[in-house]
Amino acid sequence: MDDLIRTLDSDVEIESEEEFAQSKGRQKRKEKQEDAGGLNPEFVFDLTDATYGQILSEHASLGDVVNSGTKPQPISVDDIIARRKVERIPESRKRKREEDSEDESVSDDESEIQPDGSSESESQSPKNSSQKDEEDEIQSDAESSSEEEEEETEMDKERKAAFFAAEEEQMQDMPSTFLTMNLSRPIMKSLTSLSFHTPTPIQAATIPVALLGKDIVGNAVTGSGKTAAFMIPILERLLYRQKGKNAAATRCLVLVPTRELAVQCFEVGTKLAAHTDIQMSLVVGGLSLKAQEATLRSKPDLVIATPGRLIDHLRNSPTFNLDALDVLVLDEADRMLSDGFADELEEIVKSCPRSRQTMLFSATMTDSVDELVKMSLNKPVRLFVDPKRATAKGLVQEFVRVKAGRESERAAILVTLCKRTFRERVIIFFRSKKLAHQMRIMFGLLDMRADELHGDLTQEQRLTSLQAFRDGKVDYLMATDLASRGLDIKGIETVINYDMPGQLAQYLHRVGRTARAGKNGRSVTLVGEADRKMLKAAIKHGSSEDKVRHRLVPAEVVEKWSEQIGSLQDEIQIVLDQEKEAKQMRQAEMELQKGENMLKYEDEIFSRPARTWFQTSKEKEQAQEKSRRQYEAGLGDNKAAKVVAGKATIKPKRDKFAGLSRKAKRRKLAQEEDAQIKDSVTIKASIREAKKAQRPTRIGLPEGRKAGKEKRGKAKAIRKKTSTKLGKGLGFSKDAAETSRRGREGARASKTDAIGRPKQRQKSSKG
Ligand SMILES: Nc1ncnc2c1ncn2[C@@H]1O[C@H](COP(=O)(O)OP(=O)(O)OP(=O)(O)O)[C@@H](O)[C@H]1O
Repeated sequence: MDDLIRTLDSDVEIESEEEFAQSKGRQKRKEKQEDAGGLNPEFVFDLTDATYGQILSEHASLGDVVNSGTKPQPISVDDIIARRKVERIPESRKRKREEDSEDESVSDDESEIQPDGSSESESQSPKNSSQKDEEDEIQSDAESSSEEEEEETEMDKERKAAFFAAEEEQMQDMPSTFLTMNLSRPIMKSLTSLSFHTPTPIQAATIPVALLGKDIVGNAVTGSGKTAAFMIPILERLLYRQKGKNAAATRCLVLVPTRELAVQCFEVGTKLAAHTDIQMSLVVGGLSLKAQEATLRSKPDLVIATPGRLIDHLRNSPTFNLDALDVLVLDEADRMLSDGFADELEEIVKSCPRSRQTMLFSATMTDSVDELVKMSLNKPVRLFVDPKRATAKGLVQEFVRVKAGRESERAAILVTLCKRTFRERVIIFFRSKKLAHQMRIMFGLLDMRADELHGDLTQEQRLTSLQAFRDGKVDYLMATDLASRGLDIKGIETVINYDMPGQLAQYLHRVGRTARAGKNGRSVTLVGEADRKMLKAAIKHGSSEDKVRHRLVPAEVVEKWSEQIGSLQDEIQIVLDQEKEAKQMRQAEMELQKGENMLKYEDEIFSRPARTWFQTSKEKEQAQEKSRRQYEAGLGDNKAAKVVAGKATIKPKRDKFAGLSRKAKRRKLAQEEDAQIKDSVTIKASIREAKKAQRPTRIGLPEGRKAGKEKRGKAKAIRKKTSTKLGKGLGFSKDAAETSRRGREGARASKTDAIGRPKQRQKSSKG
């Protein structure tokens, strides 16, 4: 722990553009030489930088895929900022800016890079006592953090032993190459074209077990290739599905918490399945319902979805169901198991057959039995790769202290960091959407190229700004925790936490946007007095190999930026006002258009069947509120969070009949019953009928036998019989027919199945 905290004496602030470029070159060369941590350092995440661009450009009109609903059309804040800069900024302010920027170059000169690697200002002026105090305090945080180990009780251990597969079944003889995993030729071909030469540890551990059809709970640090770890076995198994006219069915489902992550996952799947005939579909909110309904009608083999939209389709798309599901994957599973998604997840799990294989993954995966029972797992294999390490090997974690009473300087500290040191490929996380938006405006006014990513944007805006950041069109992405999980953007060099997140998991995911796939990266977190506990936890969870540092930011530069930011407040407000006005205008135009459409197409609109909703908007709001409280309580992953969340929602419920006379009570009750009956009899019955008619042929059942039995009108009995006889392996016809290990792929694993030991595959089954 001694040298765990290093103050950034030797960590140079970069001065001129030339030096900046030179130092970048040096850093890149150094990165290449460094150990790549088991991954290929030369690897380029080849989603050809067009992940979102493709989605956006594939459709002639964004209206095809982007469902902006009643939200106003995007307003360009950049345009407003540019206008303000050109037209409104008074000359005097412009002059002041010029003076300030001169000052800035002076202060930059002061901290020139010295041959010994330290900056001149730092070497000239010995550290003052307050700086020394700061170092001591953070050092002591690092030391004390190691003392607070959480103990697992004996009872917890016993419960885990009973719940998970036996230890000896977990992670034995992991294959060291993809070749020894006996993957099919089309998958191998895709792996080669993606430059995936060697499996990452989580892939080596997961793929053989997943191919045996076992349930899995997987954990490995951010950026360690978990997506491919579940995607490869899914695709490999799907290659052996029953094919033919009546065999089409959705057999695999991947659930993720955010739309952007779903798009990314879909892209990874598409690349890996490039040489196969596997059909995939992306089902996320914000994209066109109609287009999704159309693709779901063709019963894609694999669906990648966010929960809300999936439920919408389950309820309202008559031909879509999950009756034939064989594999269910929850990516970012700890988030999906959290309170915010609880109801939606329950509804989805209810729609899946119990005999499915279930796989859960996250970099902050819980192995708490209480959390996992919801998923009705069957003796899951626990694959926790290097559980002691919570951050990537190449990550340097830096902390900047925000002293008590100087909270107002956060923005100035951020600008100082970005103007002096972190000039490109930086993602900056904020607690709130408002703050992220205002900072984006401020950066714009300070001539720094920035964009934003949060839930207040339309889906089109979200995808476009992510793409702009990927393409390097902007240097800074102002994001909320919407972007903290899973996003894999090539070359993010720095993650800045404007504020310390409330949960350790959130912190780990945020900083995990850099230092991915064996690369190096840096996180810089502004730590206030209230964040002490979280700082300790963050330090504790970085492994000893990770470098943890304390960054000092020159007070005089912060002060200068503070003044300048203060003088920009009016400008920011004007931009916000103009934006609001423009939005209101757009909204009014849209309302008008909506009214016109209603008049014009009234008959058509009212002839459509009413959609049913899983949650009313009030229930949805409540779920979001619950989630928000849990987040803000900062204790989402422990019991205390539930207490807090629980407290917040436990209000004395007002009886809906309170204050009504008996007669009024009876009338209200009767009205409610009527409404229910109307719903269930008309809508639900027709949906049930339609779904029944479309029910997929039970996979794996020999055609002749099935036809005969169906003729005898015992379809129900057949379903029961086949599901007990062949279990989930039915989805993969060849599996059911073969007696080799290969043949058991897709079948519910038996206790005696060996894990991780690659066995020889029969030649004939290849390909
Ligand atoms: N076998 C491999 N060889 C080289 N690179 C790989 C390999 N597997 C995955 N990668 C790359 O590693 C990067 C991170 O992968 P991925 O996004 O799946 O990580 P993750 O573990 O899911 O991260 P997170 O926890 O943040 O969601 C991607 O750019 C991916 O292309």
